[in-house]
Order: sequence, then structure tokens, then C-alpha cells
Amino acid sequence: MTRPDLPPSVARDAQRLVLKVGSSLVTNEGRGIDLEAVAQWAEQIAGLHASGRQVVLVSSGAIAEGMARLGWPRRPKLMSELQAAAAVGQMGLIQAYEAAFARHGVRTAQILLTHEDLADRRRYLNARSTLNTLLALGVVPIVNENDTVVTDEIRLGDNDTLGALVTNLIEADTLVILTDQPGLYSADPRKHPDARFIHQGEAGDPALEAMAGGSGSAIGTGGMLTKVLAARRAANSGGHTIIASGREPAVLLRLASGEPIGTELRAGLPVRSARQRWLANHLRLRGRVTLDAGAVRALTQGHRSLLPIGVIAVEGDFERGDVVACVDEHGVECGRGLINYSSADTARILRQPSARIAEILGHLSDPELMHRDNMVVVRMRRDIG
Ligand SMILES: Nc1ncnc2c1ncn2[C@@H]1O[C@H](COP(=O)(O)OP(=O)(O)O)[C@@H](O)[C@H]1O
Ligand SMILES: N[C@@H](CCC(=O)OP(=O)(O)O)C(=O)O
Repeated sequence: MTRPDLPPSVARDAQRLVLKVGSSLVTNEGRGIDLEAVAQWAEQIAGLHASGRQVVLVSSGAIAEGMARLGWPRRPKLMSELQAAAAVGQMGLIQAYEAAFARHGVRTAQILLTHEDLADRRRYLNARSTLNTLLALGVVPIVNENDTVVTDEIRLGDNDTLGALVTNLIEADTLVILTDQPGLYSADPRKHPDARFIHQGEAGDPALEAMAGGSGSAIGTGGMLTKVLAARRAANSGGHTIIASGREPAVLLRLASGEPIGTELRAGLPVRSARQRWLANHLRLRGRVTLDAGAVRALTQGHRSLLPIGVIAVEGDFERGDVVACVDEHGVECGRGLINYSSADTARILRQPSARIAEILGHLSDPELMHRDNMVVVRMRRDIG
């Protein structure tokens, strides 16, 4: 869907793009890899390369393609079967992409990531430098979640989130999410055919997030909600997001030439530092501390460190250096950061002035429970980090 009276697409000025393609597009609604679509994306990305732009491709479809290859008509429920399907399907995906890009003389690389790779600071920095090196070499990295090794509790589960994390990781200017709809509507168009098309908005706008529903197909996973939330996450590093139809001819080249296609969600939020983003992007936290109202204010308005005196409860089993959530008395997260004391020690020093830490614990690591520099404030109720 083009946007005739609108300003040029943000993709026109993007030097570094992340392109995310969904399972139903990649696998022709689960029938098997859509080689024609893959060929077109490869041709377009080669065209973007020729104009000096760098592209990372985040491709879903491993499970759907694995199911097609194994002759499974329905998505299995068992984790081990999903993982087996992903292992089979990922081979097919990578072969198809490598062959399609080779026709344009463009090299590809496979990158399979887990949440843990991005949560561990050292592995996160490694992933970042590998991706940056590949881009500098003119290679197109093809990223997917490492479905065969992740367990249910630690899966990202949807590649919209992964696309946003990769956007943050390499500080891409624009995240383009291609899907089976022309973009975001005021309600799921599968259920509400009269829904209004949203041409443009601001990433992180709760009104837009309320419009987006789950997946309407048997193949996709996150639906529109994960795409709109991905836009909020991408905006943390200043990345704009475009959600558009993968069936739109030459969609990437047209976007890059400035044609306004799909829904554009602009980054308007203050950009977070790489360290703050790394903290914010932790999807599974080791525990949480409950803050009294004064401590919540000190954190969110005063931009101060968290002291043990403002903590009224502690939950979870964590060590010094783990990422822990700070919640208010209603359990709503207001910040998160690296904690200076284990859960056992925190339980002993909560509600106490910092001057008493050494006396209670027999040692003093830091006067703060969480230092300002190691924290990120979370502002909204429905925050995704
Ligand atoms: N407000 C909305 N606007 C557009 N699509 C929506 C909306 N809410 C839910 N959807 C559903 O989201 C689906 C796209 O997400 P998904 O199935 O996960 O695709 P993909 O495999 O591309 O990630 C659409 O087919 C549509 O049914
Ligand atoms: N890693 C999974 C992708 C899951 C996913 O996010 O799918 P989709 O909602 O179609 O983007 C796979 O390759 O099957």
C-alpha cells in the first residue's frame, strides 16, 4: 500500500538496514520455500549493495519449511519436534538464500542467535563485532533464532523481536518487516475487513500497540503486536521501522528510493546508549526487588542510584552482577540493572541505610544496590525494555 501524500520513506536515507521476512512469506503459507520470493529479495538486496548500503536479513521459516519437508501437516506441540523441524528447515532456507545471492555475486553468512547470546555481555559484543565485520566485507548475514538449542523458557520465539535486537546490535537506521499484510490496520483485517490502514505513526505509541493483534495465520507466530513492539525496541537505538507487504513488487528498492509504502513507525524516543540497550534488551531477568514510593521517584525522576534503604522486598535467586528488575509496590517494572549484591545479601540489607551494609554483611562491595550507570529506567506500564 503506497502513501501518496506523505513525505519520502525513511528508508531513502538508510545506510544500514535490517530486513525481516516472516514464515508465511518465506514458505508460501507453509507450502515450501518460495524460491521466486527469495530470488526477488536477493536481487533487491544486491541492488541496495550496489548503491553502497548494508543489509542484514532476518529470516523466519525454518520450522514451517521443516514441517513441509517432513510432511507434517500441523505444527507439532512438542518442543523436541519443533526443534527437529527447525533443524531440517534451516538447511533448506540457507541453501535457497546462498544460491539466490550467488547469482548476483553476493556472499552470505549464517548467524543463529539465542537470547543468551544477546544477554551475556561478552557474547553480545562478539555477535556485534562478527556482524559488523561481515557487513564491512560486503557479506549479507542471514540471521535466525537458533531454534534447535533453545528451550521454551529462553526462546525469543518471534523474529520480529530478533529483528529489533539485531537493529539495536548493529545500530541500523531502519528495520523493514515484510509480512502478509500491507502494514498495520486499526484492527486485524482478517477479522475486521473495514479496518483503517495506518500509514504513519510514532514507535512506542501505546494507541498503535492497542490496535495490533496476534497472528491470524497458522504459520506466523507473533502477529502484528510483536511487529509494533519491535518498532519500539528498534527506536531505542534510533532505528525507524517500516511494516510492509512482502508481495509488493520491488518493495525494498522502492522504499530505498523514498517511495512511502506500508506503515512507517518513526523513532522519536530518546536514543539509549549501547549499554542501556543491552540492559533493556534482557528478556528474562534473574529476580526483582520491590521499591518503596520514594525509591521509585529517585530512580525514575531523580535519575539516582538505588540504595538498599528504598527496597522493601526481594524475589529470585541472583548473584552480584546479574540483571534484576526494579518494580513498584504494584509489581510494575520501573527500571532494571546490574545488582551489586546477591539475593541472599540483598534480603539482609533491605530497608537499611548504606552505612550499615558492612556491619550487617561483614563486607562492603558498594554503597548502592544498583549504580545509576548500570541501570536503565523503564517508563511505561507495557514496557518491553
Ligand atoms: N492491526 C493489525 N493490522 C494488520 N494485521 C494484523 C493486525 N492485528 C493482527 N494482525 C495479523 O498479523 C498477521 C501478521 O503476523 P504473522 O502472522 O506473525 O506474520 P509473519 O509470519 O509475517 O510474522 C496478519 O496476517 C494479521 O492477521
Ligand atoms: N525461528 C522461527 C521463526 C519464528 C517466527 O518469528 O516466525 P514469524 O512470526 O513468521 O516471523 C523459524 O525460523 O521458524
